[in-house]
Amino acid sequence: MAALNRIQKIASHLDPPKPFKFKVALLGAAGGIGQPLSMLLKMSPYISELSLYDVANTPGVAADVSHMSTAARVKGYLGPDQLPAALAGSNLVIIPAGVPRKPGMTRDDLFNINAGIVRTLAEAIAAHCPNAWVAIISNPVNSTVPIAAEVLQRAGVLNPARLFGVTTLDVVRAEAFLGEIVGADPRDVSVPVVGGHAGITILPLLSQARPPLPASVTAEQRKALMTRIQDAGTEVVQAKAGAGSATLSMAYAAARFADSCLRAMSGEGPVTEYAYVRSSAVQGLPYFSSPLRLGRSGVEEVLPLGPMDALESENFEAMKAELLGSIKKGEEFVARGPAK
Ligand SMILES: NC(=O)c1ccc[n+]([C@@H]2O[C@H](COP(=O)([O-])OP(=O)(O)OC[C@H]3O[C@@H](n4cnc5c(N)ncnc54)[C@H](O)[C@@H]3O)[C@@H](O)[C@H]2O)c1
Ligand SMILES: O=C(O)C[C@H](O)C(=O)O
Repeated sequence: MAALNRIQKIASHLDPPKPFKFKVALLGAAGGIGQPLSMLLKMSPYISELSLYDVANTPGVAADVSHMSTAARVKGYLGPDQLPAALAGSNLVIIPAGVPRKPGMTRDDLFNINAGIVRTLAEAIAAHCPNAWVAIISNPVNSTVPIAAEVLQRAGVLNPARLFGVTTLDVVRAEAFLGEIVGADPRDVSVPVVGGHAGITILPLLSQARPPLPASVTAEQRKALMTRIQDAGTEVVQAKAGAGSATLSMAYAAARFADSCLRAMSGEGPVTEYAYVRSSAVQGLPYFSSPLRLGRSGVEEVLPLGPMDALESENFEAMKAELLGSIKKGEEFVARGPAK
């Protein structure tokens, strides 16, 4: 332990702690994603206050995480009556609240339950932290982000530069899978993944991968890799056999996305990150996951998608109708209003 303390002291001089200045609220903090994500966020040098909210079990999670010897102050909030306090003053709100898939389900099968959850949470954000950056993990992301946008718009507080669908896990998976194929450290691999976050709406741009795929990789292998990235969520759902969907890799991806947001928020940018946002990147699609330049105020620029090869162009065209349908489903859900 003494050796570890010595290392920590040396490290702290090498990299002096950042001024702790951001409040982050995690809604769904006691869930399969929420618990490991709470732990990872507690380790962030950018967070002064970590607000853990759920409708069940948050006192225990908050007590546990608060014992980590890192700087962020942790507070647990339980149930709707405590949601305003959980949100007040938040700079970043991360939402994994909602139910996950079971085998045989699509992400869209979660809509009837999760749409209402996201709508209610978005209403609270509009009321209690309207200037916060909002990062939505809850599926179906292709629809839940438009839901949140419509709610925030109706409240007169929508800032599209600060509303994100978290698609980072698709990028993380592409890096891991390509790293396996080329025998590289995945931390040295980059693969743009754009579009949405469901099946064929997930579009890995392997032709832009770094390092490039070796020439020895056949067209069939490229197609198989693209399909594996698109279906990776289902791969985990099936492997968990009814115990849910990706949680640990999602917590890792969400913590990476949160770090990008907080670095940009603190002025350390510009930061490049991929996320599903409201944009005009693709004609006819009001939301799309693109490379983004993030700065203090949120998205400062939606960056170009870059060139696509024939396979990617074909998939790009094939995904548009499904993605637009999911977007409209979310928008119409808010327009219809709560069930009478
Ligand atoms: N965007 C992605 O890449 C990605 C990856 C994995 C999972 N997901 C999605 O994330 C969501 C959560 O997955 P999970 O595995 O953590 O599920 P989970 O069931 O383990 O946890 C969900 C948590 O949300 C809480 N919750 C439910 N209703 C709530 C409300 N009204 N307010 C606050 N909290 C509420 C539950 O109490 C629970 O703690 C699912 O919709 C899943 O599909 C998205
Ligand atoms: O696949 C799921 O249902 C969860 C998530 O969207 C994922 O990609 O792992």
